[in-house]
Amino acid sequence: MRAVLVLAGGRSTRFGDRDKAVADLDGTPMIRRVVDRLAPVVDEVVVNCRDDQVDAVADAFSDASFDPTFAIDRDPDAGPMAGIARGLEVVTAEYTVVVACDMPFVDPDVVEFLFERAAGADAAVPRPDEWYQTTQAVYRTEAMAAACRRALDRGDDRIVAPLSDLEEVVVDADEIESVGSLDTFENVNTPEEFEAAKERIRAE
Ligand SMILES: Nc1nc2c(ncn2[C@@H]2O[C@H](COP(=O)(O)OP(=O)(O)OP(=O)(O)O)[C@@H](O)[C@H]2O)c(=O)[nH]1
Ligand SMILES: [Mg+2]
Repeated sequence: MRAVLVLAGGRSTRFGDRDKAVADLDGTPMIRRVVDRLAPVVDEVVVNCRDDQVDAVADAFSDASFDPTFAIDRDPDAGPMAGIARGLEVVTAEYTVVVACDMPFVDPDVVEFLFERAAGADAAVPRPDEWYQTTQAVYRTEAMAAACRRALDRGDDRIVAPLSDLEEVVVDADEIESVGSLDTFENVNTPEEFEAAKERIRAE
Protein backbone atom coordinates (compact mmCIF):
# COMPACT_ATOMS: atom_id res chain seq x y z
CA MET A 1 0.00 0.00 0.00
CA ARG A 2 1.06 3.53 -0.80
CA ALA A 3 0.07 6.90 0.62
CA VAL A 4 0.55 10.49 -0.37
CA LEU A 5 1.22 12.94 2.46
CA VAL A 6 0.68 16.50 1.26
CA LEU A 7 2.39 19.20 3.29
CA ALA A 8 0.32 22.36 3.59
CA GLY A 9 1.07 23.74 7.06
CA GLY A 10 3.24 26.66 5.96
CA ARG A 11 2.31 30.34 6.18
CA SER A 12 2.88 31.21 2.49
CA THR A 13 4.63 34.41 3.54
CA ARG A 14 6.30 34.94 0.17
CA PHE A 15 2.94 34.44 -1.51
CA GLY A 16 1.25 37.26 0.42
CA ASP A 17 -1.87 37.31 2.56
CA ARG A 18 -3.48 34.19 1.05
CA ASP A 19 -2.83 30.50 1.67
CA LYS A 20 -1.11 29.23 -1.47
CA ALA A 21 -2.33 25.68 -0.72
CA VAL A 22 -5.88 26.57 -1.74
CA ALA A 23 -5.12 29.38 -4.18
CA ASP A 24 -7.08 28.99 -7.41
CA LEU A 25 -4.82 27.65 -10.12
CA ASP A 26 -6.91 28.06 -13.24
CA GLY A 27 -10.08 26.65 -11.68
CA THR A 28 -8.51 24.18 -9.24
CA PRO A 29 -7.06 24.79 -5.78
CA MET A 30 -3.33 24.08 -6.01
CA ILE A 31 -3.41 21.32 -3.35
CA ARG A 32 -6.23 19.57 -5.20
CA ARG A 33 -4.24 19.62 -8.44
CA VAL A 34 -1.24 18.09 -6.67
CA VAL A 35 -3.32 15.26 -5.17
CA ASP A 36 -5.28 14.65 -8.38
CA ARG A 37 -2.03 14.15 -10.24
CA LEU A 38 -0.87 11.54 -7.73
CA ALA A 39 -4.20 9.79 -7.11
CA PRO A 40 -3.50 7.17 -9.82
CA VAL A 41 -0.37 5.93 -8.02
CA VAL A 42 -1.51 5.93 -4.35
CA ASP A 43 -4.16 4.25 -2.17
CA GLU A 44 -4.40 6.76 0.68
CA VAL A 45 -4.38 10.58 0.94
CA VAL A 46 -3.24 12.45 4.06
CA VAL A 47 -3.04 16.23 4.39
CA ASN A 48 -0.90 17.92 7.03
CA CYS A 49 -1.93 21.47 7.88
CA ARG A 50 -2.94 23.74 10.75
CA ASP A 51 -6.35 23.65 12.38
CA ASP A 52 -7.31 27.01 10.86
CA GLN A 53 -6.74 25.67 7.34
CA VAL A 54 -8.96 22.58 7.56
CA ASP A 55 -12.22 24.13 6.35
CA ALA A 56 -10.68 25.63 3.23
CA VAL A 57 -8.67 22.51 2.43
CA ALA A 58 -11.67 20.20 2.99
CA ASP A 59 -13.62 22.46 0.63
CA ALA A 60 -10.98 21.90 -2.04
CA PHE A 61 -11.74 18.15 -1.85
CA SER A 62 -15.52 18.37 -1.42
CA ASP A 63 -16.21 16.88 -4.86
CA ALA A 64 -13.33 14.40 -4.86
CA SER A 65 -13.94 10.66 -5.10
CA PHE A 66 -11.94 10.12 -1.88
CA ASP A 67 -11.77 11.75 1.53
CA PRO A 68 -8.37 12.95 2.62
CA THR A 69 -7.40 12.22 6.22
CA PHE A 70 -6.25 15.31 8.11
CA ALA A 71 -3.17 15.29 10.32
CA ILE A 72 -3.44 18.62 12.10
CA ASP A 73 -0.33 20.21 13.56
CA ARG A 74 -0.30 20.09 17.36
CA ASP A 75 2.55 22.53 17.28
CA PRO A 76 2.02 24.92 14.35
CA ASP A 77 4.97 26.58 12.63
CA ALA A 78 7.40 23.90 13.78
CA GLY A 79 8.70 23.54 10.23
CA PRO A 80 8.05 21.16 7.36
CA MET A 81 9.90 18.20 8.88
CA ALA A 82 7.68 18.37 11.97
CA GLY A 83 4.75 18.43 9.55
CA ILE A 84 6.05 15.25 7.93
CA ALA A 85 6.37 13.63 11.36
CA ARG A 86 2.80 14.60 12.21
CA GLY A 87 1.42 13.39 8.90
CA LEU A 88 3.17 10.04 9.04
CA GLU A 89 1.49 9.35 12.41
CA VAL A 90 -1.83 8.83 10.64
CA VAL A 91 -0.62 7.12 7.46
CA THR A 92 -1.45 3.41 7.37
CA ALA A 93 0.40 2.50 4.14
CA GLU A 94 3.89 0.99 4.25
CA TYR A 95 5.38 3.58 1.89
CA THR A 96 4.53 7.27 1.62
CA VAL A 97 5.30 9.87 -0.97
CA VAL A 98 5.70 13.20 0.77
CA VAL A 99 4.90 16.13 -1.48
CA ALA A 100 4.62 19.84 -0.86
CA CYS A 101 1.29 21.43 -1.77
CA ASP A 102 3.10 23.97 -3.94
CA MET A 103 4.44 21.55 -6.59
CA PRO A 104 1.70 21.78 -9.25
CA PHE A 105 3.71 19.93 -11.91
CA VAL A 106 4.43 16.86 -9.80
CA ASP A 107 4.81 13.98 -12.25
CA PRO A 108 3.04 10.71 -11.38
CA ASP A 109 5.52 8.76 -13.49
CA VAL A 110 8.38 10.15 -11.42
CA VAL A 111 6.56 9.31 -8.20
CA GLU A 112 5.77 5.79 -9.43
CA PHE A 113 9.48 5.39 -10.19
CA LEU A 114 10.39 6.64 -6.69
CA PHE A 115 8.06 4.06 -5.13
CA GLU A 116 9.77 1.34 -7.15
CA ARG A 117 13.25 2.58 -6.21
CA ALA A 118 12.31 2.78 -2.50
CA ALA A 119 11.11 -0.83 -2.33
CA GLY A 120 13.29 -2.72 0.13
CA ALA A 121 14.97 0.50 1.31
CA ASP A 122 13.93 3.23 3.77
CA ALA A 123 13.58 5.95 1.17
CA ALA A 124 14.10 7.10 -2.39
CA VAL A 125 15.15 10.73 -2.34
CA PRO A 126 15.73 12.68 -5.55
CA ARG A 127 18.88 14.75 -5.78
CA PRO A 128 18.67 16.39 -9.20
CA ASP A 129 21.31 19.00 -8.28
CA GLU A 130 23.13 19.74 -5.04
CA TRP A 131 19.87 19.74 -3.06
CA TYR A 132 17.91 16.76 -1.82
CA GLN A 133 14.25 17.03 -2.83
CA THR A 134 12.99 15.84 0.54
CA THR A 135 9.51 17.25 -0.10
CA GLN A 136 9.02 15.10 -3.15
CA ALA A 137 10.42 11.80 -1.98
CA VAL A 138 9.20 8.34 -1.01
CA TYR A 139 9.80 7.05 2.50
CA ARG A 140 9.12 3.82 4.37
CA THR A 141 6.48 5.26 6.66
CA GLU A 142 7.61 3.79 9.98
CA ALA A 143 11.31 4.32 9.37
CA MET A 144 10.83 7.97 8.39
CA ALA A 145 8.44 8.63 11.27
CA ALA A 146 11.01 7.27 13.72
CA ALA A 147 13.86 9.20 12.07
CA CYS A 148 11.87 12.45 12.27
CA ARG A 149 11.08 11.86 15.95
CA ARG A 150 14.73 11.21 16.74
CA ALA A 151 15.83 14.36 14.93
CA LEU A 152 13.16 16.50 16.59
CA ASP A 153 14.02 14.99 20.00
CA ARG A 154 17.63 16.06 19.57
CA GLY A 155 16.47 19.55 18.60
CA ASP A 156 17.32 19.25 14.91
CA ASP A 157 14.37 20.38 12.78
CA ARG A 158 16.25 20.56 9.47
CA ILE A 159 14.39 18.82 6.67
CA VAL A 160 17.47 16.74 5.81
CA ALA A 161 18.06 15.68 9.44
CA PRO A 162 16.10 12.39 9.25
CA LEU A 163 18.10 11.23 6.23
CA SER A 164 21.13 10.42 8.37
CA ASP A 165 19.05 7.69 10.05
CA LEU A 166 17.71 6.14 6.86
CA GLU A 167 19.07 3.71 4.32
CA GLU A 168 18.06 5.78 1.36
CA VAL A 169 18.43 5.40 -2.36
CA VAL A 170 19.51 8.69 -3.94
CA VAL A 171 17.95 9.32 -7.34
CA ASP A 172 19.84 11.62 -9.68
CA ALA A 173 18.68 13.92 -12.48
CA ASP A 174 19.40 11.40 -15.25
CA GLU A 175 17.20 8.80 -13.58
CA ILE A 176 14.39 11.33 -13.14
CA GLU A 177 14.65 12.39 -16.77
CA SER A 178 14.54 8.77 -17.91
CA VAL A 179 10.93 8.61 -16.67
CA GLY A 180 9.69 12.21 -16.60
CA SER A 181 10.57 15.87 -16.35
CA LEU A 182 12.57 17.80 -13.80
CA ASP A 183 9.63 20.25 -13.79
CA THR A 184 8.17 17.83 -11.28
CA PHE A 185 10.22 19.67 -8.62
CA GLU A 186 9.14 23.18 -9.57
CA ASN A 187 7.59 24.89 -6.58
CA VAL A 188 5.48 28.01 -6.31
CA ASN A 189 6.45 30.55 -3.69
CA THR A 190 5.53 34.00 -5.03
CA PRO A 191 2.50 35.46 -6.84
CA GLU A 192 4.71 35.81 -9.93
CA GLU A 193 5.56 32.11 -9.88
CA PHE A 194 1.88 31.33 -9.38
CA GLU A 195 0.90 33.40 -12.43
CA ALA A 196 3.59 31.67 -14.49
CA ALA A 197 2.25 28.28 -13.40
CA LYS A 198 -1.27 29.35 -14.39
CA GLU A 199 -0.09 30.38 -17.83
CA ARG A 200 1.62 27.07 -18.28
CA ILE A 201 -1.43 25.10 -17.21
CA ARG A 202 -3.62 27.09 -19.63
CA ALA A 203 -1.22 26.16 -22.42
CA GLU A 204 -1.23 22.44 -21.49
N1 LIG B 1 3.31 21.61 9.07
C1 LIG B 1 4.12 22.56 8.60
N2 LIG B 1 4.36 22.63 7.27
C2 LIG B 1 5.18 23.61 6.82
C3 LIG B 1 5.77 24.57 7.68
N3 LIG B 1 6.52 25.42 6.92
C4 LIG B 1 6.37 25.02 5.65
N4 LIG B 1 5.56 23.94 5.56
C5 LIG B 1 5.18 23.22 4.34
O1 LIG B 1 6.37 22.81 3.71
C6 LIG B 1 6.33 23.01 2.31
C7 LIG B 1 7.47 23.87 1.83
O2 LIG B 1 7.43 25.11 2.52
P1 LIG B 1 7.54 26.54 1.83
O3 LIG B 1 7.67 26.45 0.37
O4 LIG B 1 8.55 27.32 2.60
O5 LIG B 1 6.06 27.11 2.13
P2 LIG B 1 5.63 28.17 3.18
O6 LIG B 1 6.45 28.06 4.42
O7 LIG B 1 4.15 28.07 3.32
O8 LIG B 1 5.95 29.53 2.44
P3 LIG B 1 6.90 30.74 2.92
O9 LIG B 1 6.23 31.31 4.14
O10 LIG B 1 6.88 31.69 1.77
O11 LIG B 1 8.24 30.13 3.22
C8 LIG B 1 4.97 23.62 2.02
O12 LIG B 1 4.16 22.58 1.55
C9 LIG B 1 4.50 24.14 3.35
O13 LIG B 1 3.08 24.06 3.50
C10 LIG B 1 5.49 24.46 9.09
O14 LIG B 1 5.99 25.25 9.92
N5 LIG B 1 4.68 23.45 9.49
MG1 LIG C 1 8.60 28.36 4.36
